[in-house]
Amino acid sequence: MAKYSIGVDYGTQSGRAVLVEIGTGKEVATAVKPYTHGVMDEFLPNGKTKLENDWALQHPTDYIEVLETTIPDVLNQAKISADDVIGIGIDFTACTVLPINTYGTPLCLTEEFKDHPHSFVKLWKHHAAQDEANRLNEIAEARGEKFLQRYGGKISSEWLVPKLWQILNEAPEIYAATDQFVEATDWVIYQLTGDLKRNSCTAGYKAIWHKQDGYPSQEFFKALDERLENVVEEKLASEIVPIGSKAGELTEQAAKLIGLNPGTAVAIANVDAHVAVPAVGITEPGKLLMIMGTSTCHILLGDEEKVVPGMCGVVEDGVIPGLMGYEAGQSCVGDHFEWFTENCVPASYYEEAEAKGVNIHVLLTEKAAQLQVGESGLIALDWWNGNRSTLVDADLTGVLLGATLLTKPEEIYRALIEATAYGTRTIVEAFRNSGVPINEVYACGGIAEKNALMMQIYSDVLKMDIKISASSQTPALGSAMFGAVAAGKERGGYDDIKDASKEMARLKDDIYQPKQQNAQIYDQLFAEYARLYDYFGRGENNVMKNLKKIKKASVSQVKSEITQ
Ligand SMILES: Nc1ncnc2c1ncn2[C@@H]1O[C@H](COP(=O)(O)OP(=O)(O)O)[C@@H](O)[C@H]1O
Ligand SMILES: O=C(CO)[C@@H](O)[C@@H](O)COP(=O)(O)O
Repeated sequence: MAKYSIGVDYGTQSGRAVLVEIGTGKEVATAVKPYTHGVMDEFLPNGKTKLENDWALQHPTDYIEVLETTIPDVLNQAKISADDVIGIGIDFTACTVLPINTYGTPLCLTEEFKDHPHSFVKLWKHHAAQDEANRLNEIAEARGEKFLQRYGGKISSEWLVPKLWQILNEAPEIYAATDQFVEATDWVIYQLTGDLKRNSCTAGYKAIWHKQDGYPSQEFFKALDERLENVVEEKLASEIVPIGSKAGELTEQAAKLIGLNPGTAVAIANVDAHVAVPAVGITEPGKLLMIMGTSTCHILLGDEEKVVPGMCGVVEDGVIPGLMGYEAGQSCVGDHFEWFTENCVPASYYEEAEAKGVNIHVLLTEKAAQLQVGESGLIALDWWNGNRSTLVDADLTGVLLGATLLTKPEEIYRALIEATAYGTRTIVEAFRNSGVPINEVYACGGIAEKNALMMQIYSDVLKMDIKISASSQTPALGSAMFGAVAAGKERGGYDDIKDASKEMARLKDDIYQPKQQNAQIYDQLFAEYARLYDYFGRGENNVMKNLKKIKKASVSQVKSEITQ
């Protein structure tokens, strides 16, 4: 009798559950639930409280709704009894964090703080803690803190400590009312098992925790801000558990809510990018996985802990137990194209897409595919949402160079695709130059699945073959695999994630291979990209920072005029 595991993947816009057959990795049923509140970047749900620039919030009840709706849905679709589901695992965007009280209740769900922006979930792409991140980096560097090297030299404003410090600075009352500041992924597992445990992946990559050294010292936190001296004991105290472990079992209450049996094994929480690695069959060093969607994460395994300038981090057991897991990323990839289609594409293109029965991305991609490499004369810097790797600076902004009166939307669309490919090549070169080998490239995620031109361009720019995941829900498949590991071999699952990966991971047969002629022209274009990258990104000038300062000053002037 076949046994099943459920993986739930919490993305930026929606959550999805996949019911997977253990032993084959066959995805039997999938259900998606867009978040009721979406990404809140302008107003709170009350419709009145306006959010400042660079904010991005989510609502925690949306996460529970995903479980309540998608799990009964997949069981129904597949006509499978809850008795045959032996495990569940989840993965999340990260660092996506929220303040909770002693009862585990998110502060945004309390009467007292329901209209306070700082009480909500801060989504990974909430970039408003850049000032705190800058200050943290200056102080850590001045003190010679050795943890900085493990994070490529900089802590990102997307991560936990800058976000928590921003709360302390702007809303000390919320900080005081916070019993624990937790990753959303850990909070959801807490709702399922009744126990709050932190996973080693987000603790390591996002909260400056190290397997041997623990969190940074009290002295360091005190040097940041006297009030942070005891932040670890006061706000981050819960146990840290390695990924690949069992978090616990479904409580009666949670089981009833989501339609599974009480006692079903629950895996320790995980992150969307990292969990995808075993789902494409990667369990050894040298193979880079690009998880390509709203943003792109690059995950790579290694034998040793090496320092790579500008990477997001290296964490022991962060991806596969027993190995070093390296992470780098680009904070805007799909988002970049979405911005373009929503703001810059003329109505005639939408009419043409409608007449052809395709969406606007498909139309623009078809037109862009007709162009020769270099034909448009355009080049772009892919920093529409800052630069995550290798510059680690959310204040950097986008550039499009070479536009003329003849420039067409598809040319810009292609230049934006190419810019993201050059950004990935910059990351690949940073790893290689630091002695971390990359011999193979794999891709998964919405874009790897939907955009063949883009994958061909990446192959040409990287001059490497690219293998594609056979799953359209790779992170969810990875989570289901971890769910099967949590259940254990005795209950029909697996002893460890490597065994699960051997049986359940799948790749497509077709591989993207570089076209030599294109690759040669891309070498020239990449050289120009690299010059622009250094010019705007490495302090040769401050034009982007200056523009940001002028913008901030002008926004606060408008605000004070309104309040006067
Ligand atoms: N054909 C396409 N080509 C390129 N980008 C696309 C295409 N279709 C959608 N996108 C972009 O991909 C992103 C969604 O990626 P997806 O992997 O589905 O979601 P998520 O990152 O939330 O998991 C959106 O930002 C959207 O603009
Ligand atoms: O940063 C990470 C993981 O470390 C991602 O969760 C974040 O980029 C969001 O990913 P998506 O683009 O929503 O797939």
